[in-house]
Amino acid sequence: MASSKNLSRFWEWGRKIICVGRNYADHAKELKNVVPTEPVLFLKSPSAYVREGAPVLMPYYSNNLHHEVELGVVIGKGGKDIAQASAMDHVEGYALCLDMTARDVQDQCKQKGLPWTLAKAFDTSCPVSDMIPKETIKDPHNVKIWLKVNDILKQEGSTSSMIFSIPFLISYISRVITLEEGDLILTGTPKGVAAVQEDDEMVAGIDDIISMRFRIKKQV
Ligand SMILES: CC(=O)CC(=O)C(=O)O
Ligand SMILES: [Mg+2]
Repeated sequence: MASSKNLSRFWEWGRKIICVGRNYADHAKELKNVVPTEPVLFLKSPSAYVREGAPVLMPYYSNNLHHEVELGVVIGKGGKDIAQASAMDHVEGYALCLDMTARDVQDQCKQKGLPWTLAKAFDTSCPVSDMIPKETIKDPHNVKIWLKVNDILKQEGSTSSMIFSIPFLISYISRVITLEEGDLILTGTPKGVAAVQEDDEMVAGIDDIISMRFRIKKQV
């Protein structure tokens, strides 16, 4: 590790949350989006982080909040123009993440050609687990990520289905945005995204390595 600070609490660093969209063909298709030939990137604010024990808030301006379960990659060593061959040296660990999305707002933004900030970057839009040490996940391209709402399985997909691999994404992103230690990359969601309602309980996991639960509440 490159730092004396404790990256195991990466969410306290206030660093960038860089999200990759449409990285699973099955999810791109379920939303009738074109399967991309280059990564689709967007950002979340560090105030999007929320931890188990606190609620995920439905923004006051949305009536269609969706869950998206994703594998997160925690950057341990920053860099610019990182080569794919050395990209994994920049990874400190992984995290289970949700990319909570105000889908109705995102649809309106798409129609108007506006950015997705209101749909994707609001406070509590990024529930995260503890950091999973890099050594615990031997092959990040072969784990199952899953999510249940009120005990009903909604999403289950293997990271082997990602269109763009983690080394490719780190290299691609670092050509555009300098990566810093404590940054988090969300690698996209598989199919099965759906709406949640007030008081629903979401439980998500990576295989049987880690799980986390969050309750939905309305923003007041
Ligand atoms: C259409 C989306 O919201 C893209 C996204 O976030 C994804 O994970 O895919
Ligand atoms: Mg997403």
